[in-house]
Amino acid sequence: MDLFVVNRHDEDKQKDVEINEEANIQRVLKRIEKRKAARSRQKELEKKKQTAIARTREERQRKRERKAKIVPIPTGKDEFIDENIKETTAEETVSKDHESSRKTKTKKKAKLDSLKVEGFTVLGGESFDRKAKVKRVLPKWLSNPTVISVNLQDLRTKVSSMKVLDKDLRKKLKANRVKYLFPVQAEVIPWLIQADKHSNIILPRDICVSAPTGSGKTLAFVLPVIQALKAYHLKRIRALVILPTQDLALQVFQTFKRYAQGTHIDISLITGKNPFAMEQKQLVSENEAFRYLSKTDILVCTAGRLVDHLKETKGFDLTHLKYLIIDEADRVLDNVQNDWLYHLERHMFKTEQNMQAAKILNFFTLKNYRPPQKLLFSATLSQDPEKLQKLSLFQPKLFTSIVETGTSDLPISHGENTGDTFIGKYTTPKELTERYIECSEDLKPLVLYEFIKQEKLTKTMIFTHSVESAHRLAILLQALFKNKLKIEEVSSQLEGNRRNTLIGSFSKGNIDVIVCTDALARGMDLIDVQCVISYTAPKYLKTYIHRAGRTARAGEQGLAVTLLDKTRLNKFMNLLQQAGKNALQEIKISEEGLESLGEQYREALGNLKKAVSKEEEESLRKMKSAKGRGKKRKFKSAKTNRKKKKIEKQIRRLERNARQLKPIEECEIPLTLIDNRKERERSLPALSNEVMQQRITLEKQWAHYKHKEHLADLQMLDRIVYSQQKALDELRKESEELYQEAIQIDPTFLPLKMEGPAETTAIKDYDSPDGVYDDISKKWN
Ligand SMILES: Nc1ncnc2c1ncn2[C@@H]1O[C@H](COP(=O)(O)OP(=O)(O)OP(=O)(O)O)[C@@H](O)[C@H]1O
Repeated sequence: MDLFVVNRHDEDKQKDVEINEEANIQRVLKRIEKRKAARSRQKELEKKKQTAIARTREERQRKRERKAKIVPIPTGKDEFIDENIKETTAEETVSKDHESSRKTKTKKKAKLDSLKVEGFTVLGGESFDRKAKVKRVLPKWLSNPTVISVNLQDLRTKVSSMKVLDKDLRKKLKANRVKYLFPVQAEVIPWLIQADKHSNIILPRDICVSAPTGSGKTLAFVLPVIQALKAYHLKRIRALVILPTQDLALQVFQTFKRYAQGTHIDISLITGKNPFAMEQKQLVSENEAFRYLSKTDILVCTAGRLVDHLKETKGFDLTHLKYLIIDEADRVLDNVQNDWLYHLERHMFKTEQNMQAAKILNFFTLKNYRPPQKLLFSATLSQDPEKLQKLSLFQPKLFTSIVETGTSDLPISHGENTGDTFIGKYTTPKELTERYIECSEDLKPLVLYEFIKQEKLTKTMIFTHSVESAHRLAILLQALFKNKLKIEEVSSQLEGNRRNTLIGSFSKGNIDVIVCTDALARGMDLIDVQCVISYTAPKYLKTYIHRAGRTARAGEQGLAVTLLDKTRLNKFMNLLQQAGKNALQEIKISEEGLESLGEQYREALGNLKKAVSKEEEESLRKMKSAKGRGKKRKFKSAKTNRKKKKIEKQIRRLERNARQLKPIEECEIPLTLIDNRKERERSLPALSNEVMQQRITLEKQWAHYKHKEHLADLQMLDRIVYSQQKALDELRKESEELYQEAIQIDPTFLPLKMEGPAETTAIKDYDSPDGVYDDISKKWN
């Protein structure tokens, strides 16, 4: 059956793919031809139209002139209607309809009002009254934030004048070529340092920071955390930073490392990139006196891996946490996977009492337990109070930037807000230029190629919706550009190291274009990205903001371009309106340029086809070999199972037999007490210790009296014991062989317990008076 499936896949699918690819090429080429023809047809049509319009105008003019000569005789209303008036516009008709429907509604309302009895409402009656709109009221802290400027061109806060920051940090900032603080840093850093200073008297408020991409949010929490932790010398995890992806966690870890260099502060990274045991060793050490000791002060992690350590790592202690930082907070909060928040809270608070204390803060609860200060950062922070409430924020404070387009619907307010709008919703950097290109789906690759060529773009990121499409687009562009540009694909399919190498090369400028998915859209700080192209239009505003945010970072200029087909245009513009953006300007790509690319495109498609079919063959081959292995394994395991069952059956039989050999202990009647020989034989299996004792007595009696009867009894007894012992030995041997066979198949197979006559020592030690029993005793030896 499997083979059948594989064969069918081989032939049919291959044919289908070939036909499809060929059909695609033909379709695109035909489309180009069609467009050419359509354009010339359109030109002709327009000419005709122009002449027709001119003719009608002349006609009308003539009519008017004729009418002016004739004096009309008023016979009825209609005759007064002028030719022009007759052509009632559609608008007028609509307004008339509207008017009449309004009148009917008023009539109906009057009728209903007449039916109304004072103090009663007619149930089921139609009411035309407008329902009062429910007014959305945001909590005061969300509607009245501290506003942060988005202007990175006119920086006013000099690092040297920021005296709240300690000297060492100011020095490090200068060493990293940071002379002025960005607005978000200038607002948040002093606030956090101040809050820490008074934290013994007043519990610091939690903060939420919403500022554009590339505005320097990372340093806004890295610097105050390092400064605060310098005061602690006992090693405990005091700051926990949670990020949504491994790449981002690594980036934040590196920033912490850079600014904590030369201090006693240790920072660890746990994201699942390294083996679990290795991460455990980084976190905790075991010690006889203190049992578990923390090895880190700041822990940077992803939510999923954090939960793993909360569950598995002994001595992993978060009860001394001073800061809980959630970067890209909206994304991390959306991640309900692993229920990370529940596990984290249970771990942080240790007891239910503490958990309650963290929620109801008062003088008494604070004496025992101090919850960590929570710092939330994002460029697209949730404005949903319910979502934020999940974190049980303590008297939260919002820092946010505002839309400064001037044409935005959103209010720009520095003072009291009316309370129904979140004023800082989704802002983008001022330096970002946004454009769109309209083109049909099948011409997209050519338009993209032409655009990159036309603008001479380098350091460009192209976003697609899936790993597969990123892969194909990268191959196609490589084929189109040949060696003129270095184009690479970066996706989650690549191994961690290869991904990092490619990202590094791109940052250094060794790669011109990377084609990627939204995995790289958030938070990645790639230096000097010139242009971001959304090859597939983003579905959500947040996705667009983060994609576009890979360029125009840290005050640099940047361009974000979205390729749209006609059907998506309106939807996309509506999305942008949510962020208070006006309709974007269009970049026109001349189609004449595209027409000359027909041959080149055909060739590139051919290359793509070859590359894809080669990959498919490769994966099919791998699949086949894996299947073959699977089959063999399956076959082997079926065979093994059968054998195992057979062995088990045999073992059960052996066990049954062994049980029938009744242990000697079970014998109830001493053999010698049974006079009748036949009777004694019937009781053959019934042997016991008592029998053995009896045997010893018999033996002594025989030795003493030399009575024949005693010897006969003794012989009989020994024969029984011997036969039983022999049978049991055989069973044991057989079962041992079976056992050896069984553990070859299943190593977990338990050894059998073959129990039989236990007490054979007396007989073994028995020295037969006349050598009659020598054979027997030899057997037992
Ligand atoms: N004061 C500053 N002066 C110059 N460069 C700065 C300053 N602060 C930060 N930067 C640089 O700006 C870049 C963007 O900073 P960062 O990654 O912190 O932005 P972000 O706001 O977190 O962006 P995103 O929302 O995309 O994650 C980084 O390369 C950083 O080194």
